[in-house]
Amino acid sequence: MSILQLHKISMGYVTKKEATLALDSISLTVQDGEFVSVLGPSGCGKTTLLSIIAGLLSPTSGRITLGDQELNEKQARANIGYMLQQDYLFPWRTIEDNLTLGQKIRGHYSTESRRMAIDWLEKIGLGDKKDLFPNQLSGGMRQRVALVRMLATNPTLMLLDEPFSALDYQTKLKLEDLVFHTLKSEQKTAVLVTHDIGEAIAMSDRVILLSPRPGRIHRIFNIPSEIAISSPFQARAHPQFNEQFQQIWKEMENFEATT
Ligand SMILES: Nc1ncnc2c1ncn2[C@@H]1O[C@H](COP(=O)(O)OP(=O)(O)OP(=O)(O)O)[C@@H](O)[C@H]1O
Repeated sequence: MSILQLHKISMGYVTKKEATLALDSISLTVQDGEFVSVLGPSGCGKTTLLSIIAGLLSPTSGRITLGDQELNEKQARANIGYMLQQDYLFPWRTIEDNLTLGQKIRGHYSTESRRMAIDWLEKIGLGDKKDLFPNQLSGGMRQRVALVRMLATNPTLMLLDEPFSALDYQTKLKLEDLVFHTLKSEQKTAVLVTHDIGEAIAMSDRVILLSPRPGRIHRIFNIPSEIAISSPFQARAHPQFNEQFQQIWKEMENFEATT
């Protein structure tokens, strides 16, 4: 069953100085429970695409459906969760208050949803941190809280915009595993934007490669399910991982040669 459908999404930005076509006619269907990554050269429109799916930006043309409904701002707020490079936790609120605030903003707050947020904190090993403030946690812990904040609103679709890129390498690999296992066990649907080819292969069912700006779908790679069967960390040791990596790398090198 499809969860998200993009129909010919184009996006142009107009400033006083210039007009920029960021995305050109992107059509894509994401299935329920699928993990899709979007890769592409810098400036090809990856974040623009995610912001459009999130309902934060209106495309210049094209349509988006979430489930069987046309996407609008209200529906996006209620059904779509985010995890970004920065955690945007409020420094003056405790971890628990940050989590319940996320639920309140999305209209999901109840005693039961609060319990669910605390349960999630416990599951990811931060149950004893709920009364602390964000500056008392490490960067990796804060991103784990951001993961819980996203899960605690029980969204239909999760959007991940480079959520691991500000972390040190070891923390990044551990967090990739945690996010992967959590989303798989909950059968969540996710779209990840990343610059990291390895991360995209290790975590995804499909990798969407965008062309240099204006971003168009250049190629879609179906990642063999056996690569990431155990964990993104283990996936990197799989012989087919390297094959996929080389293929995507070559395509991206060709972009550089033609721009
Ligand atoms: N608000 C804006 N106004 C004008 N141009 C914009 C705006 N936001 C993005 N752009 C332009 O649109 C293009 C796509 O930007 P976007 O940030 O979506 O790309 P990206 O692929 O996410 O880039 P990166 O990989 O470097 O993060 C770029 O040329 C960028 O300069």
